[in-house]
Amino acid sequence: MPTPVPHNAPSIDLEEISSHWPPVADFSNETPAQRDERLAHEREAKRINDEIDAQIEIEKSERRRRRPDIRIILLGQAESGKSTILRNFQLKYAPTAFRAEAEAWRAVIDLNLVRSVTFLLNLLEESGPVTTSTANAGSGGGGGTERPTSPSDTKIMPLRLLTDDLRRLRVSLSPLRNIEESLARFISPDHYPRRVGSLGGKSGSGSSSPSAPPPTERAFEVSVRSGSRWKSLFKGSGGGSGAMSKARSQEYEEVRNARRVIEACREDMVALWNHPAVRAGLADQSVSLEFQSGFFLDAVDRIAAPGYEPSPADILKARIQTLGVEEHPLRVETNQAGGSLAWEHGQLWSIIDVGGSRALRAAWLPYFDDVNMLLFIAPVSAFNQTLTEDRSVNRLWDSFLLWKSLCVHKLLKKATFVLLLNKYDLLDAKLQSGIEFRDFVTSYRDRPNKTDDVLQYLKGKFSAIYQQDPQNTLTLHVHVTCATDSNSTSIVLTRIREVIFRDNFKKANLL
Ligand SMILES: Nc1nc2c(ncn2[C@@H]2O[C@H](COP(=O)(O)OP(=O)(O)OP(=O)(O)O)[C@@H](O)[C@H]2O)c(=O)[nH]1
Ligand SMILES: [Mg+2]
Repeated sequence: MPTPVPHNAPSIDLEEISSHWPPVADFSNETPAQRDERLAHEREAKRINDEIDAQIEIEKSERRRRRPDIRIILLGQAESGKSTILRNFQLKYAPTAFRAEAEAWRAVIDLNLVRSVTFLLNLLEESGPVTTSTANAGSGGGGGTERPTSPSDTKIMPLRLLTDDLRRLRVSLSPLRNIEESLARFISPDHYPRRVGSLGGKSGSGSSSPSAPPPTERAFEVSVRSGSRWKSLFKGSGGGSGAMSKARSQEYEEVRNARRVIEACREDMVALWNHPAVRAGLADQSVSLEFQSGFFLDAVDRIAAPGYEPSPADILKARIQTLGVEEHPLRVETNQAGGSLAWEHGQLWSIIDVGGSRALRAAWLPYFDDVNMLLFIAPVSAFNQTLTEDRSVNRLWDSFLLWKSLCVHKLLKKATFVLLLNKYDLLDAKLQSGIEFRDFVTSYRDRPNKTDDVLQYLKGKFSAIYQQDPQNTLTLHVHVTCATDSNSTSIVLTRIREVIFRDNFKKANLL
């Protein structure tokens, strides 16, 4: 049973949602100087807007040239599950392409695992509180955090008494700190430039102090940029160095070394995770790694075994943050198990995946106007969490505001809206562990603290917002999902595919 998460996110009142958007401006008390300044800002904003419009036009005509049959955009806040839903689409409709990427995903899973272990190693430090991140702990993954104690990080109190076996584990697992760096640099070279004196192919040799915490300037989240080549780097990399630059093949070699170190540390990682003092230390500080993205410690024995191949379920659980906007072409494969319909064989879909944190949302706009379907992913388990980018904002509240802004967006009026109430498994685990939904959503009042009731309530609130705009004449489709479960998600994707089919034929006046 997962440990309860502390009650720290600000509470919200969903009855108020209508009055918060759009904001009403009041200029009545403005001085002439303030007015001039505002108008100058508005002129500058208009200039930027015009530039963006011109750029949108260029991108639009470029996209028209290579137009896919169906365009689907995945939207939602960071860590809501957009990329995981994308991977479900790939697994179901283009399984061969999905399987071909397994080796690349192993590096991400290794990184997620190693980050959890280095987080635990911080509990074994003897020099006082360690600044780290709870989101870091499970994931390298943090659109949200469970227990913010300061704007950007969390202090973890090391254990007070270290037994000899824990001291030994601290030493034996210390090479993993370097491994973490190699893997992060390989997956995201833009974010983790090679540092002077770094491993240079000798991963695990412990060239830096064994107990040194990871450099503080590093972001805890590993990210991939749009157009990033990280997956393709694994293709053909085993065969020879011809296709790869010398620097990249050296990094590839580091990843292989990293794998060897992980395999060598397997038993000690199991021992650390199962150590009663470590579990007690986490529980004392109400840290629930099980709720974190990219949590693989419970499967460490399997994942660190020699010859490990990631399963589809592992790939769906892996966490890597998306930066910017990525367009993923998906050629629907024929004759697969579960069979595609004849009409869609060989169809080209374009699935647009975006980075969801607030600073990245402005980049979504150019992709709005010719999408057939908008899939909005709302993580329903986030009711007691805050945004990483603004710790004063409840994540569920942010989801509602975002949804509201999309429901009234004029460029999206022709798109079919599908709402996925995602992460219901985590919602269920939180409610079962005794966390009260009403403590965070005051408008929920005295309804039962049961998963089905909460989902029904949220569905009603989201649907009401969609229906508030009279221009939203198309049906809103709502599904409850657990995107890490490919079987249940597959059923939802079949329904979504039927909607695409119907809407497409309707538009072509065939139905
Ligand atoms: N338990 C659980 N985990 C989920 C579910 N959906 C997604 N996740 C996990 O949540 C983490 C974040 O998911 P992503 O798909 O990376 O989130 P995202 O919306 O793409 O985030 P950004 O790229 O930062 O915008 C991953 O580790 C997923 O495996 C779910 O329904 N249940
Ligand atoms: Mg993503």
